Amino acid sequence: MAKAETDKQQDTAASNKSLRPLSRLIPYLSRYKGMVSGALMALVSAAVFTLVLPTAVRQMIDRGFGGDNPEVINSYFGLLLGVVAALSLASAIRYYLVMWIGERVVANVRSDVFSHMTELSPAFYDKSRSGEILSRLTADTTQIKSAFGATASLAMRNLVLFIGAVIMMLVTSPHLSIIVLAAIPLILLPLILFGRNVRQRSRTSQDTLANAAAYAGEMLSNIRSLQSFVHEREASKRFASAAEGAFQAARKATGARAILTFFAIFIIGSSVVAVLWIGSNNVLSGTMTGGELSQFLLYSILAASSLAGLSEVWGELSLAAGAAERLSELLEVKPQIAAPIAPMTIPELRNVHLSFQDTSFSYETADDKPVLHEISLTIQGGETIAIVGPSGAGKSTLFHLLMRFYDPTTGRISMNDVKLKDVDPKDLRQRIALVPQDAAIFAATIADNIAYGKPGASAAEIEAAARAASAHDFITAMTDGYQTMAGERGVTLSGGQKQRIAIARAILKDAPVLLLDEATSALDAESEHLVQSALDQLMQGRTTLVIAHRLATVLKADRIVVMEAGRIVDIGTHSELVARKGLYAKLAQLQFDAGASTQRQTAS
Ligand SMILES: Nc1ncnc2c1ncn2[C@@H]1O[C@H](COP(=O)(O)OP(=O)(O)OP(=O)(O)O)[C@@H](O)[C@H]1O
Repeated sequence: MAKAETDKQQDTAASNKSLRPLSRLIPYLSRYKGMVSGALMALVSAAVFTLVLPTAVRQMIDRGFGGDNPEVINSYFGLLLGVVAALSLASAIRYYLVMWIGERVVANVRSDVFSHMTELSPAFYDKSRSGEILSRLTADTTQIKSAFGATASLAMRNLVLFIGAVIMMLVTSPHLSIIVLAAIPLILLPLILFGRNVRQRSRTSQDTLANAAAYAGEMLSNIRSLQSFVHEREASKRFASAAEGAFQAARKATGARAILTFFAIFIIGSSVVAVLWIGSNNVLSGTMTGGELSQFLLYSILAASSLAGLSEVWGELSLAAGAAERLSELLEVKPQIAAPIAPMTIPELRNVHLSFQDTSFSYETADDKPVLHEISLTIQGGETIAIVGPSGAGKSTLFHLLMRFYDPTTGRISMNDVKLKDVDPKDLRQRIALVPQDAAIFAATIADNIAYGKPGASAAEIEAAARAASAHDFITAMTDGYQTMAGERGVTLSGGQKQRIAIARAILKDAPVLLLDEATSALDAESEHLVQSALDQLMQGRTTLVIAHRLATVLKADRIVVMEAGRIVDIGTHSELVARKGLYAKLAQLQFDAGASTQRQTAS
């Protein structure tokens, strides 16, 4: 399925030929029919008023300058002023409505793309760079905004003006019109050829930019590692070369547009010169009045400038089509883990039992190398299972499969005898509380960080959870207590404090299954004790799987599962496993020695 996703993305990228990707945005426009028709009306009225002006000029020259009546000139100027006022009003309304639509559409596109991104499975993020996705969310949507705002309105205005001006030219002087109209294919040809070229180049430029943004994001979020290895200069150099790449790509796109502009203006200008030339001869020979020639000339200038405007706008729209295409690619990626059409519900039991049956799994990114081999394990309701094993044995992967971040390649996993594949992943995840090794702390107040476990939790519930997680004291010791800002631009929490916040979150979530990834980092004795008592509290009455690093946890577990290289190599209690003198005995000796001696000291 994932492969199909990738192929689809490549196909879309290859069909780099038209403005078609912009049609993806039509549903967004159709939500605002009133505004769109208002904008169209303003647009057409402005064009009509513009087209009236040359007729007024003709009348003024032929009648007013004919000298019969100065009153006529006055009334024409009055009329002209009225037309100008109406034109200005229609243009202002058009500007407001069109910009409103642009901003509105982009705000909706942004929210939709973001909410789609939150639904995609971790497998997608294993293969993507978050910086690149962020760039799509910001740079590409901005591109679309300018297309839908100013550019689309210009395009429509120019189109309506062009058609109107051509009709009026034909009415004014059919034979002069033919000269001008003959030039149109000459203008359109380079327009179409270069438009395509500009579009491809602009896509390259945006891609390069997204790469540079991804690199910058990665470096800045790891600023401590970067500085500790004194990599500032290398990082700057690499970013500069990425930025240079983006500049070069943009330069090429701009170059193609500049050539396009040259051709458009040159051909249009030449045909205007030809019209002037032939028209002057016609006036001299008396087949045309001066007013008619002026009127025709104004129309042909209008037609020409709107066509030139169209060519510019075409370039802009091509840029936006590139952006829309990249966003559609993102929107077309289907979450690999989705709810089945008719999801089953897991029986609402406090006592949840879990089972793995012949479960094998491999990550897509790791050359399909199996990470778990035929795991079979049944966990009783309320049981505490400690999972131990060397690094890379597949312990965290077991958690990933239980949370259904990934589906097993073969075999099955079930909760209360319902296969995980048959339930809505959101429903499943509601039944599980995960306390990760390195809990995420968000840029929000401590209270909000805890309430992440149960959105809308009351202050009393938050405090009760914090107390149970032995976090209340350190929180109240902070200047603003529960209202202290944490995360970016806030206080930095220690490893032990973060863990207790994560435990408080899990307590609030109050899920029947608990997945606990114990921190390896040595906590000082006091916070270790606090974290441990918080965990004891949390584990009560829940089905618990702990990736165990502490002897205390292992000793408390009902059973210990020993994993090595993706397989379960042994299951038993501490004393059974030590007596078997297998991998566990070795691990216990190496890993828990320090802990064990502390325990012995405490005991004696
Ligand atoms: N997202 C991923 N994409 C590809 N391979 C992965 C991914 N996550 C883990 N792996 C690989 O899967 C194997 C098992 O990893 P896992 O994290 O489950 O091990 P672990 O027993 O939890 O290790 P540790 O104790 O070091 O956390 C490793 O070889 C690892 O490189």
